[in-house]
Amino acid sequence: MEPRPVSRRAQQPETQADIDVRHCLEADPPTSFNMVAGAGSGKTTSLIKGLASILAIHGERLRLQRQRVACITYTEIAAREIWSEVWNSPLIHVSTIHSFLWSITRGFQQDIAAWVSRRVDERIEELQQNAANFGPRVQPRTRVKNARDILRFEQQREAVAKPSPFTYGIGSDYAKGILGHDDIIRMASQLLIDRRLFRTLVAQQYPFIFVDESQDTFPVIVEALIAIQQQERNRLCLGFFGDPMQRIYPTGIGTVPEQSGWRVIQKTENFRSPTAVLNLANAIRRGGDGLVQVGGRKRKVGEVEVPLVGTARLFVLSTDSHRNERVAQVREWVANKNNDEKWRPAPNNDQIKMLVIVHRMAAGRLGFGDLYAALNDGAPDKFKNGFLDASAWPLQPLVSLLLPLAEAVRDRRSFDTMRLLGLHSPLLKKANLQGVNVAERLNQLQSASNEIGRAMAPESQATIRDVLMLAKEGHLITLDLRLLAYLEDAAADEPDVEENNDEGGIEEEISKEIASMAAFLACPAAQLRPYLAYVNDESPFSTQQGVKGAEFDRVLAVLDDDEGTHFQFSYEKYLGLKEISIRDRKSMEEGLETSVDRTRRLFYVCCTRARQDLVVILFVSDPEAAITHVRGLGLLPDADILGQDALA
Ligand SMILES: Nc1ncnc2c1ncn2[C@@H]1O[C@H](COP(=O)(O)OP(=O)(O)OP(=O)(O)O)[C@@H](O)[C@H]1O
Repeated sequence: MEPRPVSRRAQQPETQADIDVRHCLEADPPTSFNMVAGAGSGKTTSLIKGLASILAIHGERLRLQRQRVACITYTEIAAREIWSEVWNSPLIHVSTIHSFLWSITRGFQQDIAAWVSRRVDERIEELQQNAANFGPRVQPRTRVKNARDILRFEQQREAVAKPSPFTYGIGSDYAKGILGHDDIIRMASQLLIDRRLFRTLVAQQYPFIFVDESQDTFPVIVEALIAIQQQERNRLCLGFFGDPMQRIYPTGIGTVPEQSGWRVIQKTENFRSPTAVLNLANAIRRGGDGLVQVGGRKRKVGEVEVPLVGTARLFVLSTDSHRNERVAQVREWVANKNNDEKWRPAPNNDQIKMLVIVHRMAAGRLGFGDLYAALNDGAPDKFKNGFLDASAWPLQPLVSLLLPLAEAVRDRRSFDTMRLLGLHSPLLKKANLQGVNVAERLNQLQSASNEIGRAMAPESQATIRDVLMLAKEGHLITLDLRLLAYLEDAAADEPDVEENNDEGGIEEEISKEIASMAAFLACPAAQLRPYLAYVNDESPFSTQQGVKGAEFDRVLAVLDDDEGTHFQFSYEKYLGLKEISIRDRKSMEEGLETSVDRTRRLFYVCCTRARQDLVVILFVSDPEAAITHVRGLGLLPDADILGQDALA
């Protein structure tokens, strides 16, 4: 018998959508569905209730047939949270998409080896194609890098011919039998789309698959899951939960395409937002998909539930060197106006969640200015995007292993040190331990780890290159081939012969990557800690991208395009205060999304985090004109759009 649920979410009152999900799950065969609903509508709550329903309806059968329910989340943190809310049931496998895909493919080593060998050929072909297409203005270093990459992959080709068990690691090095994050997505989706038997096996193992935050799921993964369901209609029930308006990452699908025989489940309620914020959220969506939510957060007066009104205000202030003082003035103003002490700064216990867009000012203030510049200024889009959530491949070994290892060593947490080494060091892999004096090996790794601890200490002068070289020489981790290429090829670090070249096309992409990597490897390693604290929401600021799924009583969102070099988002363009770019105009003509669409979604996610009070501060060069213009947009009542004069 399953223990009784103690989940907070599972105990929320049932909504019509929860009943609809249950009907889907009770049907014979169960009906696949797509739940689409706005922020704070309780999608995650419905997902948890859905999992509980599966256990109640099908638990016994699943146990007898040794089957499980798969629930795919966007982050590890979300996975842990959801699993704890379904009382850690062994029948439910909650994991990120990468872990899920690896769990279903890892047993198929021959297929993996065949895929890897095809992939190596594909990469060589791509690189050769690039070389053939290089124009006359290509930089010598771009050519050199390309030639060396071809050589490297040719060496890989020879090595992968020898069969070895493949594992899944941070970076990819096929010759050492390691696949990286990108490989898992490509390989698993291909196996699922191409191989009938593979689809059958997945459906047999997991007759129910739920996907949370479906809007940010890779399109190939959605396609692969749909392919399983179409083939195994009687055996697999798929459930997507998402909100296209909350898509943050450019790699997400947004809207899951409608399928015949599936049920679309909508939830019009909102349980999180006070009335003032709900009105703003609906107004933001008017410019997008027009979805309207009703209800809002309630509070109890005696036995009666009444709407919580809350506050939502926009301050439009001048972009100058006094921004910090202005933010402080706004907080003081709100503290007085709302008669709420919590709006006043409290250094160690700040009750305000401050949301900022990743930008140079925050980076400078928090001490990772060089790292920001390296992966943003003139960097390839993939680095700029991957900087937002630390997923860019150059950052991966540092944030996943080396920084946590350095901290564990410095804090003398030997259990954590050993756990991290056990997970990542090739020297501790079973195959490499035969006939070895284990105590000596552990000593060797401990001293290499100590060096990392020193090199990454806050006062250290070591660069990221120094740290990665130490990790490589100490065999602490198998580094991704792309990273190895930059560590080994000093030539690629040399500056361009002429700056501001306009090579165009693929040459330009490679050239950008080379320049960006040179700057990245030269960054002080000590900047990684404050950067990670920022991305992980440990600093007083949170990124507007990183707060998806979370909620806070008091939210202060700072909209500040000045110095923001991220082409993806522009509040001034979104609010119509600035002309859209040629790039955006072209996207519009081609029916593609623009920075206006992306910023609208980011703004929506930000504002809808507030459970009680929301303050938005918009910094612009001409606040007076901006106030007049923004009042015309109907996002907020005029009286709640304020300028500097209100603060006087
Ligand atoms: N049926 C319900 N009755 C009362 N409160 C609810 C109900 N469902 C959810 N809530 C509350 O509403 C808030 C939002 O719920 P949840 O996080 O599940 O929403 P969501 O749709 O996943 O949000 P988002 O899309 O913004 O991440 C939570 O505080 C949750 O406890």
